[in-house]
Amino acid sequence: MISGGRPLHGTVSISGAKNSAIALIPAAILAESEVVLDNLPHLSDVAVYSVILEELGARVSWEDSQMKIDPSDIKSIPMPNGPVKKLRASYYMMGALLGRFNEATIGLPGGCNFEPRPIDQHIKGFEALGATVSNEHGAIHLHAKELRGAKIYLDVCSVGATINIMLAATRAKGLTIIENAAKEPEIIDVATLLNSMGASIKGAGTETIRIEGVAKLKGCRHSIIPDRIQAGTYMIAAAATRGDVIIDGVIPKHLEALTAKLLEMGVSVEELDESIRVIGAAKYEHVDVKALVYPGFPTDMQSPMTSLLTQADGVSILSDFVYSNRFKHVPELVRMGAKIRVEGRSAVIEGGPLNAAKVKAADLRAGAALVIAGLTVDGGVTEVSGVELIDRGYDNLVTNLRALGADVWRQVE
Ligand SMILES: CC(=O)N[C@H]1[C@@H](OP(=O)(O)OP(=O)(O)OC[C@H]2O[C@@H](n3ccc(=O)[nH]c3=O)[C@H](O)[C@@H]2O)O[C@H](CO)[C@@H](O)[C@@H]1O
Ligand SMILES: C=C(OP(=O)(O)O)C(=O)O
Repeated sequence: MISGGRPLHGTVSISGAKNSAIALIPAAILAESEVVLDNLPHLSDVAVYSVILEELGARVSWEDSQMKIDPSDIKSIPMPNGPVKKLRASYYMMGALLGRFNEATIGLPGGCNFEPRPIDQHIKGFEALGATVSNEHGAIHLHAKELRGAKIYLDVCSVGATINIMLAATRAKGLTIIENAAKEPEIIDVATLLNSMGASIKGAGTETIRIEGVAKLKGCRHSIIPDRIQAGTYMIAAAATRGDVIIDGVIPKHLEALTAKLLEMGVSVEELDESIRVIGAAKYEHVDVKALVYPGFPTDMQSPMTSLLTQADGVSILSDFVYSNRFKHVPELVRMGAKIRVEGRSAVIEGGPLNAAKVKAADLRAGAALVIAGLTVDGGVTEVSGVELIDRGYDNLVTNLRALGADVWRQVE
């Protein structure tokens, strides 16, 4: 529930990144001793992942923002159903179990299904490494006598496929080269963890990643990078409410595409070493935004950005070149009085005030977009349902917004 119309003021600290955490946790099962992850975010996806690992026989303890994973007794048991169906990133169990046991059976992933999200490039990579892959009643079964390094060209620049192939290849025999690899910061984070475990991975963060297989991996300690999508969401919320917020504990370089768009709109953005200050203005210029792979504007910030662009003068065009149909937030924003129409892979947004309404989050970032929209509304209470989807990716969203002065609460805790 949101009683909006109050500018956000103060400082918010950003937790570790969801899209790193849910790749680093499965990566830990490749080790033969304890892996300690620091700066872990409190998210439902992370909680689900700890259950998956426990079901496989790992010892997992999670206190505050630290998770300890001892995978010494882990086994590759088939997981066709259950928790793997609850999140998208359960596909990393395929690469991790294949890398450790040459075998895995994992149900097709869940997560935010704003449109069909194929995993053909993951499968292509596993097959190139020597695995046979079959789909048995909705679960993917992978098996290899031995994994061997290979050269793999990704037809689409996929974050998940890049990381999954890295996971499977770290213990394969010989050299694996991934061409047209995705370059997101979370990929570098996973490579950093794997290298600390004893892997030999070079080029993460560029379009060519080289992985020289090693026989064994050991435990280590690793601190997760800050969540650039949570950070960006608070930047957008600060601008949308015309507030003044310091977003602390971030890597400003990871947010450059958003910062550039905010500056173009007339928002004041100051980059410091590990924080960003966003100061809103009374009027904003319309801008065009294209969501692209990193270092382009992130698709995961596209929905929150739609809400901000309803506050700009004139017509903005926001196109998503990663997911052509990621617009489930649009009909809900229209319910709040927004003038938006979807044309192909673009939303055409005409600025204007929003009204309070009852709306439903269809996915994680659509939920964040609706919360931001509600924060801009002066008068009435906006009710957002489906908030459990927001818990997938925002650590303490309500508490943080309240600390920034927002009048936001959860009806059922
Ligand atoms: C857990 C996680 O990290 N999720 C992120 C990851 O999702 P995810 O890893 O699933 O997204 P990808 O980078 O793989 O998808 C990018 C594009 O490639 C297509 N594709 C992908 C794989 C494949 O085998 N075949 C194929 O056609 C997808 O449909 C999409 O159009 O990156 C997305 C794009 O930045 C983000 O929105 C998600 O938050
Ligand atoms: C789409 C997202 O997540 P996932 O890939 O985990 O569904 C997201 O974080 O916006």
